[in-house]
Amino acid sequence: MTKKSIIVALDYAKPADALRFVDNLDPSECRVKVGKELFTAGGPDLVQALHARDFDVFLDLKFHDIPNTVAKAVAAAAELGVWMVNVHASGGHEMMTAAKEALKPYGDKAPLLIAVTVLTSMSTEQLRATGVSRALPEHVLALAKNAKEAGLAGVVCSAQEAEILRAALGEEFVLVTPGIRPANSESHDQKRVMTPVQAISAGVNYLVMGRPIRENSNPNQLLSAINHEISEISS
Ligand SMILES: O=C(O)c1cc(=O)[nH]c(=O)n1[C@@H]1O[C@H](COP(=O)(O)O)[C@@H](O)[C@H]1O
Repeated sequence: MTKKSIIVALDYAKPADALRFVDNLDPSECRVKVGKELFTAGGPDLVQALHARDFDVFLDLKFHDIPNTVAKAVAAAAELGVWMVNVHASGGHEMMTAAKEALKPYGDKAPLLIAVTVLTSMSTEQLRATGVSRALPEHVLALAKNAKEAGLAGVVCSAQEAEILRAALGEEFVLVTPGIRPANSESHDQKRVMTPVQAISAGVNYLVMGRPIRENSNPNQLLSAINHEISEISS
């Protein structure tokens, strides 16, 4: 099991609020994720401020564009020194290969490059409405196989698909799963959810958690408790 497997989603509108929140978090207990809202507001300065506080940053901008544009965007993320960056697997093989190639000059310092499969907010019915007729887990698996063939390190998926992907794609393939909810907590808009222990047991490497941590009155205590639970099952 990977150490520091919780990635806290910093879904804030204002950089100052994000920094106030992380100033109460321990960077040895978690990594952080900067998504579209916060990056649009805070840009590279905010990422640098998080690096200065010793946080590993997952830049979650889910790039999806023509190959050349995505390659340039991924290289810009590497210049920022982020730990992880993502693209949409539905952008196709050529787009993912171009992104992978763009990271070659960065060698060991390149961010982990992963691909989003099917968003955790999507249900089978919603997927079908987009024109995809195969079953949701089958579609996730096909997208994840494409990502692996393009040389990507792993995928973002729901923990509910983790066992299938782990079995099909091997031990080294990185599985990052949002839609993680501690037992008895609210699902919000997430449709395909699991608890941290269930997800790790299913073979997940990194758990993305936003609202359950941000809205908790003692985020550090909750992080320690989850890390403890996870270490118990993985030891
Ligand atoms: O790529 C992501 O991080 C992501 C993919 C996905 O399929 N589902 C998903 O919820 N996310 C992100 O994970 C975070 C989940 O936040 P909470 O639902 O508040 O725990 C949000 O920042 C989402 O943008």
